[in-house]
Amino acid sequence: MDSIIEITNNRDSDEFGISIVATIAELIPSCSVCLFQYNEFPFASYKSIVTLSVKKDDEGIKQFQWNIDVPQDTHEYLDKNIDHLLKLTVYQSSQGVHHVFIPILIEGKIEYAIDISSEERFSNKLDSILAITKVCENFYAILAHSEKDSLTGLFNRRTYDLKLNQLIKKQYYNKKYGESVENEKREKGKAGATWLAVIDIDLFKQVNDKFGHIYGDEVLLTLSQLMNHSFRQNDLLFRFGGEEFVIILEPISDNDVVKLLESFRAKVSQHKFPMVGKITVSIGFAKVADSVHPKSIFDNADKALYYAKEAGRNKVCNYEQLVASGDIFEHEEEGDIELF
Ligand SMILES: Nc1nc2c(ncn2[C@@H]2O[C@H](COP(=O)(O)OP(=O)(O)OP(=O)(O)O)[C@@H](O)[C@H]2O)c(=O)[nH]1
Repeated sequence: MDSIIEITNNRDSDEFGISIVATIAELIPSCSVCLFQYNEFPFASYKSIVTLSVKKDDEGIKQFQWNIDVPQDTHEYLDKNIDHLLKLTVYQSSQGVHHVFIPILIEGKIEYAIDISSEERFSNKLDSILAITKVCENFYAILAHSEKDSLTGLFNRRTYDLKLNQLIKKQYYNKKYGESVENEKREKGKAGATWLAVIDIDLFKQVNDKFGHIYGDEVLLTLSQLMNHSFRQNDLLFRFGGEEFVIILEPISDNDVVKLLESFRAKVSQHKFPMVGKITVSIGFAKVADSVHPKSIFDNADKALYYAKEAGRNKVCNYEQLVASGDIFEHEEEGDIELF
């Protein structure tokens, strides 16, 4: 009961996922628990969100290890059965490891999944595990309503503040306390900075005026789908309000971020939107640095967006570059930065 109270106290899907995984791991003496997010685009796949391994040491005390690699046999099973994993499945891998795979459905659609594996049988715990995943299903549905924009399914404005603060906090602590982000990036083959981009549809008022709000909404929906297709799984996509969208881009180099955003701009300008035909977007982007106040990061990208609009629209502009070239003035920080 305490666990249920604790897990439902979370107001963020990432923290909630961690609580669920920890609660399940408490039930089984020795196991690995992996929580996945299911993605339909650009192809069906499971992305691991949280992993935890529990083993008893020589004195019988449970040792917890977070962020382990997803076990190879789990990967193999998911890859092989990607299209058939709609209900709870108990399976044993070729290495003899016992698994249970539990899909988590929201409004009938698979959104998350949990895979639990152990060298020992744990079928006597299945009822408790199922009860927890039922809570999980209901609670994820509630969180989805509060975190997502109802028209596009992207994260909403409220979630933006939370996610950006979490990201800046993580960058700050990584930098301050050893476990350097650089090492992490090097390991994962990533390099470069995190970026924030603001995307705004050009002359959207004309679309509404000419075709009506229904077709205007259709443009917003199609644009969000193009965003889902164009950016990477870990990039965070938000509908910020009206016809304005925000993307927080995972670490990527200065050159690559320009290429990525330019290619998105071009893709939108070539797309044929139902009834409306062609539209364009303007994009402003800026670096997410822990020395810059979260509010200023958005303002910086927004300044670059404003510049793109003034320069004729259908353009991608970088705040830092515009400051360096003297085309816009640097944003003045309002007092000290007090993040946490
Ligand atoms: N269909 C639809 N329209 C919306 C929504 N939210 C905001 N809008 C419309 O978006 C339009 C925004 O217009 P403006 O801010 O004048 O900007 P614009 O016409 O896009 O021009 P520029 O940004 O300067 O290129 C307004 O007509 C709003 O009514 C929505 O949820 N659905």
